[in-house]
Amino acid sequence: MSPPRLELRRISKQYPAVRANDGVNLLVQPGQIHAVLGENGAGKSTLMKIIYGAVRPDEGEILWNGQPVQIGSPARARELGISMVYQHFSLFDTLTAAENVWLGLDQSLSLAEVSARIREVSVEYGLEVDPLRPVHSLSVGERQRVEIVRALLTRPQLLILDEPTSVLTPQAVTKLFVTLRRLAAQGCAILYISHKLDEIRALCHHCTVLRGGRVTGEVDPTLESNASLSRLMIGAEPPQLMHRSASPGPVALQVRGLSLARTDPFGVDLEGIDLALRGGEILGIAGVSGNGQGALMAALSGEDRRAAPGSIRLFEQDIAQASPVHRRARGLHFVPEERLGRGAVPTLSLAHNTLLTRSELVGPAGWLRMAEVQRLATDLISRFKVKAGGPDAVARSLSGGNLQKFIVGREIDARPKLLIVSQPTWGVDVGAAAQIRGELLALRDAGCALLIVSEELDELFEICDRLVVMAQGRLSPSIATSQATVEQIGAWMSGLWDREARHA
Ligand SMILES: Nc1ncnc2c1ncn2[C@@H]1O[C@H](COP(=O)(O)OP(=O)(O)OP(=O)(O)O)[C@@H](O)[C@H]1O
Repeated sequence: MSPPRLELRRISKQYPAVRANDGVNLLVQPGQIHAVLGENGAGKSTLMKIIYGAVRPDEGEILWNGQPVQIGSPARARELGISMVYQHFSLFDTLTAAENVWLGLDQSLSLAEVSARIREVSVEYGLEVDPLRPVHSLSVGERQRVEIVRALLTRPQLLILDEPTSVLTPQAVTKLFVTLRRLAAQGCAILYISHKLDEIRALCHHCTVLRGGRVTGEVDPTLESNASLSRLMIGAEPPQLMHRSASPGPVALQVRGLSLARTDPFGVDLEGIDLALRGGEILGIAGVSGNGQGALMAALSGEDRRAAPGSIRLFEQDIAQASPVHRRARGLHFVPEERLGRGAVPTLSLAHNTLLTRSELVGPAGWLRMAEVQRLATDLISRFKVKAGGPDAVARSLSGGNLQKFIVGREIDARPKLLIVSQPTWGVDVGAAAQIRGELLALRDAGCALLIVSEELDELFEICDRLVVMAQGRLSPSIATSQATVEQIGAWMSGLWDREARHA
């Protein structure tokens, strides 16, 4: 019998505030799709980084195809045939997709050869990527495809995917699964991290559960239910959402005839966007990312201030060209989809990160009320169950899901009158996702207007009162969630609502 592709023996890693991995054993067979499941901060990413040579374990042994190895760097991992798609993107914004891939390939091929290989792999696996596009012009979903193509180009024997579907649409996920099953059938082993229990049950052959850095269970996920996986992972089933019907108040946000030319050649023009959102209701924007959602968010948040006067009104006041600070002062809070970089400054402490959007903590003459800042950060950590060393922990030391909980929590806690959130539960575990959705509903019930952009239709159906679809820079009419079907919203995603409206 051939040896396991990968064997970990008693791997441990201590960080100053936490033992991220504690005596972890793991066996991955060739051709196996192996899930690693665990709540936010359980130690999954740390373990994957150890396998990929990006983090050194303090203790333990790694066997690769039966042989003990030291994986001192990602370059060494790639030499062995290990590829990894990170949870946080590791692409350079100013370079093209091809240049980024080329940089990760140890430069044995020319850039033109790399572009050609990208096209081949994109076609082979149905992952559309234009090698010449600069990364800054790509949506997060498109960036993820670049990362996956980059990993596949090396023809790996072990592919590590850290939450690869968090920003993919259901159709894209289906395509990715076809790709992964084909790779596995060719003998490639796959380590698959996801918080989406349905996916793990549908895709994976085996599942190792981590809790507090230790292995707490190994199961065949096809024999489990979402509830049993959830119990293994967090010791409980996620709480059910209490959903009362909305009682909409006055109009909070009114967008009329908003048209904006794209700012980069690969973007999308916004064309005549109309929408009205009232206090006490949640409006969801569904759609494949890259269809103008980013441009609309930039216009609403004030990052892009080219909107024609009068085209965006907040409580009847024209804010089309107002600064983000001015909008915030009027009650508009915003959670961007990129949590590192835009949502938080990675090198600053959580306490300092609260200051980014909580200017009430800055006193006259710019003095910081540091005691209050610390207290607020501490409160957010406990209210949103953020696993972190404390208010002084730097943002980048948090696990992905924990940082997301902190950023969303910071904006929910600001008592906004209008909250705009992109991908609210990106990367958070089922327990935390239920909590965040519950908090968003509670805000709505307190009269806040919420606009939620998400590629996860299930999530939109769960929390929104009305839905609109964005496609090719245009927005569909809104439909009450109770009257919408997944099929109809899916069809609208390709811009087909006009035809239906004409027939109506
Ligand atoms: N560079 C670091 N410095 C300090 N602590 C760290 C560092 N990297 C990770 N940690 C801590 O180690 C623990 C495990 O983090 P890890 O990212 O492995 O969790 P995870 O299971 O991948 O979580 P998530 O589902 O949120 O991505 C967390 O408590 C985290 O704060």
